[in-house]
Amino acid sequence: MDPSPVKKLAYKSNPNGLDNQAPIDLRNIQSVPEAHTWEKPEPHTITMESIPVIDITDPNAKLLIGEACEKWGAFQAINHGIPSHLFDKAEAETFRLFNLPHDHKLRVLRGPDDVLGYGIPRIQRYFPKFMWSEGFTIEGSPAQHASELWPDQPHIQTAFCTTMEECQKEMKRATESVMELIFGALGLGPKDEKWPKSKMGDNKAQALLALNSYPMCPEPDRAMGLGPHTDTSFVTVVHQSSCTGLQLLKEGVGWVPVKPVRGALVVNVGDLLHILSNGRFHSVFHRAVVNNEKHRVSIAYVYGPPSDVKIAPAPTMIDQEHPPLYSPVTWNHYIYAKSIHHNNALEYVKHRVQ
Ligand SMILES: C=C1C[C@]23C[C@H]1CC[C@H]2[C@@]12CCC[C@@](C)(C(=O)O1)[C@H]2[C@@H]3C(=O)O
Ligand SMILES: O=C(O)CCC(=O)C(=O)O
Ligand SMILES: [Fe+2]
Repeated sequence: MDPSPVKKLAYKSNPNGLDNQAPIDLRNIQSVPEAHTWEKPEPHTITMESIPVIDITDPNAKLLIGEACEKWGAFQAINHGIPSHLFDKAEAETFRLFNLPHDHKLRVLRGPDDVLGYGIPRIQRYFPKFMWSEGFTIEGSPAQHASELWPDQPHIQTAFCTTMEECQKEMKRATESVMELIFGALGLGPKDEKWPKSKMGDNKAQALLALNSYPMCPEPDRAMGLGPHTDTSFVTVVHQSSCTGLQLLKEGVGWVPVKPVRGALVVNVGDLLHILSNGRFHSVFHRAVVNNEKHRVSIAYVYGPPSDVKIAPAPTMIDQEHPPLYSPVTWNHYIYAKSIHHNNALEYVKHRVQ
């Protein structure tokens, strides 16, 4: 098999020395260490507002999704067809992994330029303080890593791999249905020559399964699970389980918690979809906060184009009043730009009239 294009995604390494460091063992810590202390993160906002919950089989789904992506940059998808027992299983396997002794997890630590395996969040490099989280990234079969994590337990290796592969297969199917509705909302149809999917081919989208773990924190107000960021993908589809923690930044409102809805998948608009929609869909700032009651995990499916396909504002989004806001950019190049320009990366790919 070809080496994965995802593994080749470009990063500029180590500008502040905070990436490529092994997570510390966050369990059984009595107080938040200095390097993990965030200065009073703003509290979430008490509001009745919340991102819409959309039945993706509803005849109006395309319309509702378009509105949600404009207004919020996120929504919760229900009726996506993934049985909840699969997420129960995937969550149990995720806990099994993160509950391993710390030194076992370090056996599958990501290298400085690796995307797959165990480590601190990729976006750690944008922040001055460490986050209260650890992650494990999968693409396809995690068999190699599973054999290092559970060397003498083939049954566990099999259970872990089967579940994670099944989870990717189902997430791919559900995400592609959602993407079809999103493309529809942008006026892009299957017959449209310029639809990126036609360039992407049928199965060439790139996707990763990212398992996120936020251990219980003795002083949750002084720590941050995942700092405020936008995703670089088209969409990131998150299963956040019954434990809250995910919050979205709503302009003029503040940090709004995403209520857990059993079985729902949170769909976050990423930067590349913002570019494709010529700025119409909002790539939403979000973060994950921690708590002192429960170890929280989430399962995110990061979905985007092949790393070398140029993404540009869709022709359907451009007219006299709406000139193209961005120049064509590949996922790979965009990630590289983001590792240098951080949250100004979109500004950096702005279209400039020659
Ligand atoms: C292809 C991608 C997309 C990445 C970076 C790279 C590999 C892992 C992805 C995530 C997964 C976890 C959250 C995130 C914010 C992170 O830190 O790593 C994501 C990030 C992004 O959406 O930019
Ligand atoms: O844990 C969460 O709910 C958020 C995860 C997230 O933002 C991501 O994986 O990009
Ligand atoms: Fe995210």
